[in-house]
Amino acid sequence: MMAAENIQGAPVQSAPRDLAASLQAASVRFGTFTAIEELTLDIECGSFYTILGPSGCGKSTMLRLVSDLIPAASGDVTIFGKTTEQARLAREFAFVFQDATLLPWRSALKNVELPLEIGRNRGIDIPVGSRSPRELLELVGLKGREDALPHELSGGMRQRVAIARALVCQPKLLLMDEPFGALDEMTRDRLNLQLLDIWRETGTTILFVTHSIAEAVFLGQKVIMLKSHPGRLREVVDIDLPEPRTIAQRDTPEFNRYSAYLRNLLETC
Ligand SMILES: Nc1ncnc2c1ncn2[C@@H]1O[C@H](COP(=O)(O)OP(=O)(O)OP(=O)(O)O)[C@@H](O)[C@H]1O
Repeated sequence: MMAAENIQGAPVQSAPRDLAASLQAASVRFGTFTAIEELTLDIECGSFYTILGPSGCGKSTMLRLVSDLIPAASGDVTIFGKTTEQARLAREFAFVFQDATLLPWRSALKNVELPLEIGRNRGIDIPVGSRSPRELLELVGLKGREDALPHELSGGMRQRVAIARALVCQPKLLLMDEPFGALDEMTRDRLNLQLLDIWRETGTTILFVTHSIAEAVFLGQKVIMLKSHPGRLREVVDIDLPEPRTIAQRDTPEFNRYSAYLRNLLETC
């Protein structure tokens, strides 16, 4: 690749960007089965990454590895330069699952407050967020529904509560495992747009697993394509679409070119 040049024509050294996560030849094994083999990948701070790959290739396993839910059998994983355990204890990241996993007897607000309560009860020093739980509910469009119980909310609303809860400790890294997979297309579109707003506003790095090529292209600045048997990195594809993204972009030739490229890539994974 050619070095960039400044206006006088002198070469410019581009500064290495800070890393939110770094995986160096990281492998995950379940017994004798290798789910992920020697995955090497740098995640730049502040970027939105989507993760695609065939079913069973290790997308969820990769997020669980990064979030210290499972250990690496070999290799190394660091989060903001810390071990995954140190990063977990420092509340550097938060997880949003496909199922909102709210406590059914607690209101929306009380669910969002839960991580703060747990932290206080354990005597953990929680980073003070710039937004209160109430403000976070407003950020995800649920102002006025603070007292609603989970069963009184729609699936999309419950997922938004889960996102507000994930943001309450001001994580620098948000790990999202198919958070909108169970929602209808219109709700998913709306939440995609809201998530992009939140990402821009908070500057959080996001790793987002999806099965949808359209969602991966729409949300991602970069798409991580994994391949299976065993799970390995196939390619990281830069998505160079104009910002901010709009739903109308999905009908553009550029968008379709990225989708077609990823579809072909997926077929070889
Ligand atoms: N706890 C476990 N014990 C044994 N094998 C596991 C375990 N968790 C995951 N696996 C295996 O590891 C592989 C990767 O699973 P993972 O859930 O990460 O795939 P995925 O890419 O997220 O799949 P999908 O797209 O279907 O959700 C699969 O073959 C799965 O069966």
